[in-house]
Amino acid sequence: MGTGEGSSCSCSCSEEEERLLKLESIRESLVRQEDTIIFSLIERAKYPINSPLYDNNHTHNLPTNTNSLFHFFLKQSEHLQAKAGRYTSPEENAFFPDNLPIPLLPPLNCTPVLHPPGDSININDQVLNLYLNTLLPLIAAKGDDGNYAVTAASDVNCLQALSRRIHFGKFVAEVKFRDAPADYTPAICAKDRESLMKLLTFQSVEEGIKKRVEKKAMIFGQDVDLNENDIDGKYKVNPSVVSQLYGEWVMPLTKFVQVEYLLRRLD
Ligand SMILES: O=C(O)C(=O)C[C@]1(C(=O)O)C=C[C@@H](O)C=C1
Repeated sequence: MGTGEGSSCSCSCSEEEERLLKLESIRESLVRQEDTIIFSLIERAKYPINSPLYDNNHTHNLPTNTNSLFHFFLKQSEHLQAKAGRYTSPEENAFFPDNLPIPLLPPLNCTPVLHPPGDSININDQVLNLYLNTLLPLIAAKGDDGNYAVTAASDVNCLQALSRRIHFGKFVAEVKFRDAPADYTPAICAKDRESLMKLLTFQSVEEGIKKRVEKKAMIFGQDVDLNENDIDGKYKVNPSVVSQLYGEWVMPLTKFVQVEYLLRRLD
């Protein structure tokens, strides 16, 4: 399992395993993923909403059974990335997991870290719905500049970064379970979601994350002017929206994934 963002969490190759199956390492990866999420939101905010891209009653010349140009773009992107092996990693969850092509490359020969019944959890329907209907109107200005391809490409980056982060809950849950199986087992056996949620929640960690992502959004999203010492207080993405994103959606969904994973942990 990897701690850095570029490294694969799909498997832990030999002696790395012990070190990497640590809550601290997982949290470091979550911190690094904040950068990717915030930069991807900043990129998306360059374009207006461009609502025809998401219009299911489009007039675009799309294949039949395709909802919107964005739907088509995302599905085709996943198709291509599946061929390059993206979804062989349990860190990656497709938005359209059915009928993906088989990878062109052979799989890596590593020991899987996740417990198989939990590995298949996929809540990307919720992630997509949240992104399109709630987050996008908060980060993109109203309007239509016709730049649908670049807009869709930056949407895909945002969605993949958010999906990866939220589904990382599987790894967090696995590590927490391995660290304290006796704490989690009774609640798992009783299918007691509320107790599991209490066990895995660290309120002070969550408060720190909300503050940090807000600060990162301020630092990453300001204009850098060589002649000015003061920043003008304008940010490319509203820092409080980023904090809200984490507090209301990213962390709750990550915890939802953790609970779902733990409920399958003894299957
Ligand atoms: O760091 C943890 O312990 C996690 O479970 C991750 C996470 C998060 O999503 O960032 C979720 C729940 C905790 O309350 C704190 C943080």
